[in-house]
Amino acid sequence: MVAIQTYNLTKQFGTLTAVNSLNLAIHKGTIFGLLGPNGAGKSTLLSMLCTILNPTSGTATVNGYDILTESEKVRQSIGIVFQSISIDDRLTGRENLKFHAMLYNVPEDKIAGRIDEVLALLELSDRADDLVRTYSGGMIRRLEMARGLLHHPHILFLDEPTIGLDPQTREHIWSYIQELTRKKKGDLTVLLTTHYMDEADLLCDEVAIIDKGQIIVRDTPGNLKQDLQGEKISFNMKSPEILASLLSDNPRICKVSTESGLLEVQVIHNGNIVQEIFDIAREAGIEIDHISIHESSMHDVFLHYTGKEIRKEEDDNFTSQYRKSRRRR
Ligand SMILES: Nc1ncnc2c1ncn2[C@@H]1O[C@H](COP(=O)(O)OP(=O)(O)OP(=O)(O)O)[C@@H](O)[C@H]1O
Repeated sequence: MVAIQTYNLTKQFGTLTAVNSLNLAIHKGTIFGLLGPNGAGKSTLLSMLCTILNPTSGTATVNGYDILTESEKVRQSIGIVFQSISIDDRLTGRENLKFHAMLYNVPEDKIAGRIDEVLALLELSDRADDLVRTYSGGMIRRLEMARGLLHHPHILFLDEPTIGLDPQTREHIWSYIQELTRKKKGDLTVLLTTHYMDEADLLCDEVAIIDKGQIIVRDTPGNLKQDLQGEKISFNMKSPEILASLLSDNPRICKVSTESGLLEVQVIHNGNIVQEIFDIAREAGIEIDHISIHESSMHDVFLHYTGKEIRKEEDDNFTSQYRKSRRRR
């Protein structure tokens, strides 16, 4: 069953195409991650799916409702937690939730029960009646998630759910998200954007790497890493330059580099290239002392498909944006 389906979904801002004729199906009950560099089009895609932004062309269905013709039904069936903090810190956690429940027309007689339910789910019950300004960043994020779940949505949209949070809090939030989808037994789909490779790797069932408004690749983190497995191989030997020159024209090798006592090759398809290199070395009378096959990470996957590193400055930039948005309130 499909929770979200896009049909040539496109968004242009003037001459800039932020989302480019995108076709994507997201299965029900999964945690799906959109990964991409700054400006890739992730937030624009999310905003269109949440009916905050109209597409220039194409359309999508969310929970079976068309974003253009059934936007009200889409909104009632989704929960949204976006980057900018929209919780009022002059109110308590419970008051914020009550306000949201009224906005979303949760029936009066159900409001108190629903609030208790989501507070318990995100382990905020004991701080529910404290002012939000006394909460930590992680607690505010959890309260926002609780708010997003209050009206029992079938899809939760999370834009950078753990941005600017410390590693321990981020791991807690991941556990909450995983626990939520498990408890809802297939009735909750989570679509999130992230810059964090570990978040994509450890939290998401599936990941799509998006760049320049298009999906470059989509698979489970495990498969994405597996496909690159053995892409980089290091050989220790006495004079690596000789073997490097013998391999330089090999069509299965895209890059050869040497350092003292070390030869590194980047291969296009691993196959039996290791054996081939051993054979070439033996014929040339070169002895290989040690070989190590580099284990792929999501960083390698990202670099492979986008040609870009997620730079530390980008992470820092996001962290400072988050802090600024907290200070502004
Ligand atoms: N309202 C807007 N007006 C003009 N251009 C916009 C607008 N919103 C987004 N863009 C542009 O569209 C492109 C995609 O932006 P978007 O925010 O969707 O990217 P993103 O992948 O979410 O980036 P980030 O990771 O930095 O949040 C960018 O070039 C951005 O500058």
